[in-house]
Amino acid sequence: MAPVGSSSGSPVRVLITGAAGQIAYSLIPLVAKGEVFGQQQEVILHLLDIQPMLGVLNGVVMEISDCAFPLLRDVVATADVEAAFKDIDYAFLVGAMPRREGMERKDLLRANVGIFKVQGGALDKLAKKDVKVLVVGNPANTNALICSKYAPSIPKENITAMTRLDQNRALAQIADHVKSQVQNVRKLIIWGNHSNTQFPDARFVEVQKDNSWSSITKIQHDEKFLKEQLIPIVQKRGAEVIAARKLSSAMSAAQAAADHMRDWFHGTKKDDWISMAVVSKGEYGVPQGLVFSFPVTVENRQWKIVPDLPIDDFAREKIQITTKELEEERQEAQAATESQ
Ligand SMILES: NC(=O)C1=CN([C@@H]2O[C@H](COP(=O)(O)OP(=O)(O)OC[C@H]3O[C@@H](n4cnc5c(N)ncnc54)[C@H](O)[C@@H]3O)[C@@H](O)[C@H]2O)C=CC1
Ligand SMILES: O=C([O-])CC(=O)C(=O)O
Repeated sequence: MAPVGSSSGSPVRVLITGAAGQIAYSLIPLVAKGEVFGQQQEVILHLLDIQPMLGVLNGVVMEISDCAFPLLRDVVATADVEAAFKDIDYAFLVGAMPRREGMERKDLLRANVGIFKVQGGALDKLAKKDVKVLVVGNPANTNALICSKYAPSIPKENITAMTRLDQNRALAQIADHVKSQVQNVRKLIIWGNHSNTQFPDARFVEVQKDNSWSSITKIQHDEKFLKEQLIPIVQKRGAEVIAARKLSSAMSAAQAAADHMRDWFHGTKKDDWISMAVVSKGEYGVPQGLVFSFPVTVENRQWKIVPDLPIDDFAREKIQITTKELEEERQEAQAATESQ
């Protein structure tokens, strides 16, 4: 495999499922180049796809070798779930059917939830007990909930789902609107489901100008943009990309997956937060056990939900809508997995 680079400590084993697919094609180099676990951390990639895709996966493995990534210690490319999940430290669960034009993400539930039942069982049996998992495959929140249900020996806090793409989309839209750059915008929240009921909440957003941060409400008096335009743009962005590409987002999804795991590994920036879909313990009135996107800070690889943010009537209504959808998905997913 690729040459061994100079690094400290032992390599981490990182599983990427759906490894022959389009998101993985953009994600693998980010992980292998040190963009997620840092420039000092060697990695061993575990790449899982299904048997009929092994030929394609073999081509991906050839390209990985040809990239000569210095931090890449080894590659395990397989269709065998046991080999893929053995002793892993981190998992990107990407492998699942993507939606096509005209579908909602929850339409994938029946097709995909069985994958996450099996992979939850594999995590339980084979992964390190402190494995950290990011579910990307849609419907991501509910797939993560099912995965966790079938992995009872893995802490529920360690199984998360991705709403970072929605966060990145919203930050980019706001930066564009205020004629700045994304690094000058912070504290956007995605509440709820990675679906068109999510609530991109810009009430606490701060914008940096001349080295000082101030509330967006001081800079941007256009409440119409924040309340009426930004929310549907972000809610529908995935569908818009599908309509244009005839394929769902991949480059941006891979970047968001890398951002999520990097911040979980290295921690969040001072005076900022990120959105991660994590298990609810009843915070902000969200029913226990739902995998719900909240604002979180991360320290020592533990996330913590930002407490005590004021919830006004507008926000409460939006949070209730996305909560209701997640409760319905939970019911449907539980019925589907029990009958499988
Ligand atoms: N949470 C998020 O923000 C986003 C989620 N997604 C979702 O990510 C998933 C993957 O998307 P793409 O990479 O574009 O799809 P893709 O179709 O290009 O690749 C999926 C890969 O998963 C493989 N796969 C299917 N069943 C598997 C299993 N049981 N084990 C391992 N691999 C398996 C397929 O063979 C295929 O190679 C989709 O469900 C998509 O909707 C996509 C974009 C953003
Ligand atoms: O929209 C889709 O189906 C893919 C996805 O999750 C996104 O782009 O956010």
